[in-house]
Amino acid sequence: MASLRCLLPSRARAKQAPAKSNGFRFLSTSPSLRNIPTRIFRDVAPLRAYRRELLLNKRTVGLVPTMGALHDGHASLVRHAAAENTDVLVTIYVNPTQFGQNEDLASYPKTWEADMQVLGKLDQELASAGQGRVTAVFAPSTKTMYPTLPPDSSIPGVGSFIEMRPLGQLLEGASRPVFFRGVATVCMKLFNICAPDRLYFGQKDIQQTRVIRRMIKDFHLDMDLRIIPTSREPDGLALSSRNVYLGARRRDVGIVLNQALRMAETQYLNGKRLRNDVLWPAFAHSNQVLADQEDMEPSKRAKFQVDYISLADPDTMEEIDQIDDTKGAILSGAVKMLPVEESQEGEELGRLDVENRQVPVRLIDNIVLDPMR
Ligand SMILES: Nc1ncnc2c1ncn2[C@@H]1O[C@H](COP(=O)(O)OP(=O)(O)OP(=O)(O)O)[C@@H](O)[C@H]1O
Ligand SMILES: CC(C)(CO)[C@@H](O)C(=O)[O-]
Ligand code: BAL
Repeated sequence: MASLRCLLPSRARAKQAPAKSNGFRFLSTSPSLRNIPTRIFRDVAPLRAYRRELLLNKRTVGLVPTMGALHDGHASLVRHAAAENTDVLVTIYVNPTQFGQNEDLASYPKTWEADMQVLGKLDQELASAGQGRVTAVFAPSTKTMYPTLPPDSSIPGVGSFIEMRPLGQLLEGASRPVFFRGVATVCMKLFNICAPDRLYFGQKDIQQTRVIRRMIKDFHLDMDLRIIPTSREPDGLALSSRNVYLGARRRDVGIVLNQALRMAETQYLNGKRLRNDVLWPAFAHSNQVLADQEDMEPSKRAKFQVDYISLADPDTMEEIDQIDDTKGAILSGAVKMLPVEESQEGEELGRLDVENRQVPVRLIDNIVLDPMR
């Protein structure tokens, strides 16, 4: 593990707890605000011992599972967790089994030191507010998470997996066939290891929240799920760890998905209930934006592919023909922002992959249409 000492001001460093003790380390911040260091766990046994101690002391644990590259969306989950638990446990693990073999596992952003700084600052804020604290980070190795066989991302997949069918095969699951199998499997492992009282997941990944909700019900997990609203840029773009790969040109056009969903939402708010009546402006808008881009010079445009725009049942995520006023619905979509053509000298292209190529970026978003009665 990279040393955390370099993250600390020298005064804090002097008061830093021993670098390693019983399989965990400490993330130190300003000593005046902290009396409990955030412990960084790599292994299961010390984390379990720590969890047992919390239980004996009648403390409550809010779990925030992440893949790192932390942004304000993650911070919002942590703040919600701190508002109703004494201890917030953040997990940071880029789970290989949820990435298909042709997906962006290799280029997924890994920003460990920046993440520790984000959590340190956030914890100081929580300390000042007298709320629950980020008392532990669990950042396991892949050998720890997959102790028997190496993680397998192929569709037949050897190993031990959890699956929700057909829920996990729809929408995101149709485009990323191993995605929800990987998510459900790693989450089951994390839940078993961390034994949280409450879980904090972002609405941005709405189908993931439905998969977790189903897992809690079908496997009788003793924990409550909280779904936290999507944090957005001022223009509406949902924050996402992958946004760092967009660059300026694709960033500007990438708002198309949110705009399209908002147009469909307006139809619902104006009384439309039939699928086509709700969705047509969303398709018309995305087609128009794409046509406009295609008419532009290659050196100026940013092309994209719409994967889906969906109107679905709020629990099953199955497509619906008409919205039931007592249930509402979920509007969701995904677009793939393609690498820009003829990039210009000095153009801001976003982060490139290890081979200096632009990464295609999948953007997802959704709007929950609340029941009307
Ligand atoms: N903009 C956001 N607002 C609220 N929660 C979010 C937001 N973005 C991510 N989350 C939530 O944070 C948790 C961890 O997500 P993750 O680490 O995959 O980040 P991410 O930004 O979704 O990354 P990416 O979309 O690039 O995979 C998930 O519960 C996810 O829904
Ligand atoms: C829930 C999760 C941490 C599982 O790897 C991931 O899918 C994510 O970050 O949303
Ligand atoms: N936030 C979802 C994780 C993924 O796209 O792999």
